[in-house]
Amino acid sequence: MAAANCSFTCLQAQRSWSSAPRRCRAAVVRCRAAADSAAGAAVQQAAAEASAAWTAEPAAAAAAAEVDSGQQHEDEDEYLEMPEAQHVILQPDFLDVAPQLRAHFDQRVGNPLKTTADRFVWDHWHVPGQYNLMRTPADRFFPAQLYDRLEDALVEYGERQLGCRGISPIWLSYYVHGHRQGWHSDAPHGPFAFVLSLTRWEERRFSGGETMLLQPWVLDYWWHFDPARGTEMPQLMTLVPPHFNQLTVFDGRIPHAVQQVEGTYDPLEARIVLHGWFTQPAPFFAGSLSKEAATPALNACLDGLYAALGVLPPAVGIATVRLRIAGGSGGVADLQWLANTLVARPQAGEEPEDVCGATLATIAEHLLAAAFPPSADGGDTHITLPFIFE
Ligand SMILES: O=C(O)CCC(=O)C(=O)O
Ligand SMILES: [Fe+2]
Repeated sequence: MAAANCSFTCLQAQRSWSSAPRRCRAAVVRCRAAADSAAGAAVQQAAAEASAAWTAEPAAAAAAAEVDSGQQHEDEDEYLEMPEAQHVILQPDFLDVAPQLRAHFDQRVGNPLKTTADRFVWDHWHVPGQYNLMRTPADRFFPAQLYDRLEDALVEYGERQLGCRGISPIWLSYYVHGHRQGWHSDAPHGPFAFVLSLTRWEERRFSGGETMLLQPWVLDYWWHFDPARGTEMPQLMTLVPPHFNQLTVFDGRIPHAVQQVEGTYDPLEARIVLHGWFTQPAPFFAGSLSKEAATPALNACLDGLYAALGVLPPAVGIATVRLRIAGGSGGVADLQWLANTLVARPQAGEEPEDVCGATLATIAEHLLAAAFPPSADGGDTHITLPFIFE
């Protein structure tokens, strides 16, 4: 299921944090809200309204940078605007065969009086105080053709939108009365977790079943502590309802849980989800330049970039950008942020937004200056590039 490894030197920035932080001025790149699409305007407005961008439709996870038209900005106050971290991305109507997957579940689980072998595939996963649900490997539950459609769609999404070349084995789980996942985080599994829902959410007869994530400010609780303010569930956590065929992609480092389901014992009425992790962050190439043709120019650019990142204060997370390389000139015609979960480490001692902004700006600045060879057929190339900070 996982794609082959890429021959890149390294996309893991090697960093030493001894030097003073560097601030990035807007002399080279300027940022605008997501490119030319109708969604772009909505994104821009949403970005202006949201003080902390926490959940996002896929388009809202993107912002694009363009090469400054030569005008030099001497004003010291003019710094780059970079996209805020997005720890949850929602992708509605993800998979065309979701209804068939659900129909297969219904057919296989539906008749409780049937005793054929295909019914006996479920593990009651019970870790006291932590997990309580029914699960089975999806590749053994669904017919191969249907399963392949699911896996292909997830792998393609990971490659193009997140810069992840692989996925973990996919679980199929259902939750009836009393089932839940307690609070946990999944940092080692991969940079992003996913949940694709087969739940008939609008028609449900149970309560609970939402994915719950701690709000970012809770993770920095004492920095924001206000003795005059009380907090309750809505301030402490984000609830993501698993609408049918919605792909929820989230930063698995964030403590999260599944709200206990109450009100049905019937698997056909259950919360039903396919879930796993996007893995193996690595560059992905599409278009006229082959990976081999583009790699030397990219590596040359990355050498300078890593040196520049090495003197910035520390951040952790992943930032994924997509470059459009103009076929004729080999120049970078467009840079689009696809995903960004960067968080400043507290020991950075700087304003968190400044730390993450400087990191993103440095990436953009170097990538926009990269010089690729022109393509043989004159066509453009798209490169999806994940940067991991640990
Ligand atoms: O089902 C969900 O909403 C979350 C699943 C999850 O967190 C996990 O499987 O680790
Ligand atoms: Fe999880």
